[in-house]
Amino acid sequence: MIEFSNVTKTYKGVKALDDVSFAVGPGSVTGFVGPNGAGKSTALRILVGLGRATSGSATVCGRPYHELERPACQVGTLLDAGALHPGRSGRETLTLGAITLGLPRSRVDEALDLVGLTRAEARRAVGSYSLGMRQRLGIAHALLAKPRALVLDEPVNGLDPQGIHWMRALLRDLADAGCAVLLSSHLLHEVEQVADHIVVIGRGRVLVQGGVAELNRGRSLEQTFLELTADADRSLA
Ligand SMILES: Nc1ncnc2c1ncn2[C@@H]1O[C@H](COP(=O)(O)OP(=O)(O)OP(=O)(O)O)[C@@H](O)[C@H]1O
Repeated sequence: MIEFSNVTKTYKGVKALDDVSFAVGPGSVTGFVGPNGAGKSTALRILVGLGRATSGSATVCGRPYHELERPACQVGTLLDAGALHPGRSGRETLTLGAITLGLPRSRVDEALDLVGLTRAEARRAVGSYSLGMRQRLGIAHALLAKPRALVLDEPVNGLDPQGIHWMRALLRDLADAGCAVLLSSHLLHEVEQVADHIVVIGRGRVLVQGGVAELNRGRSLEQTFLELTADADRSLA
C-alpha cells in the first residue's frame, strides 16, 4: 500500500536519502528506525507530499500523494504534534479538521474517544496541553477520516509508559483492521514492541529491513541496530 522505490533526496549536494526502497502492506505496522539525522522525517515528508524526491518515487496505493483522490482522507498523518495551533481548543482543532475533510461532526467525539481525551480536556486550549496530550490530539486528527494508511513521525515522543502502552494497542488494532501503519522512531525498543516489520535507516540508506522475528534471530535487535548504524557512520566518516 505504501511504497518507496529508489528514493534519493539531495539537499545542496548532501544526500539525505540514498536509494531508499521499502513497502508497507495493509494490515501491518512498519517501524522506520534510525538515529538522529538518518533521513526518517525527510522520507515521510516526501511520502505525504511535503517534499520532493530528487529521484525515485514514494506512493500510496500506487500513486504519489498529490494524485490521490482526497489524499488527506486516505492517508492520516502526524508529523509534528507541536505544530497544532495553541490558541484553539482540542475540539476546535478536530472540528476544523472534520469540516475541511467534509466529514460529519460526529467524527470529532468518536476520534476523541479513540485517543482517550475527555470532553473537559477537549475544551482546553491546545497551548495548555502536555506533549503527550498533543500527541493524542494529533493522532485523533490523523484518524478523523478513518484512513487506510497512517504515517506517524515519532508518535511516542512525550508519552508516559501508560500512553506508550495505549499507543501500541491502538496501532495494533488499526493494523488488524487493515490499515497500513508506518511509524518512525529513534527508539528501537519502542518500535520493536509494536511493529511486524522494521526498516533500519542510517545516513540516508536502508541498512536492513525485515520481519521483527527474522531480524531478532539469534541476537538482540538493538545490538544489530547499534552495529549497523555505527558501521554506516564509519563508512561515511
Ligand atoms: N531542509 C533541509 N535542508 C538541508 N538539509 C536538510 C533539510 N532537512 C533535513 N536535512 C538534512 O537531511 C538529513 C536527514 O534529516 P531528517 O530530519 O530527515 O532525519 P531524521 O532521521 O528525521 O532525524 P531526527 O530523528 O533527528 O528527526 C540530515 O542531515 C539533515 O540535516
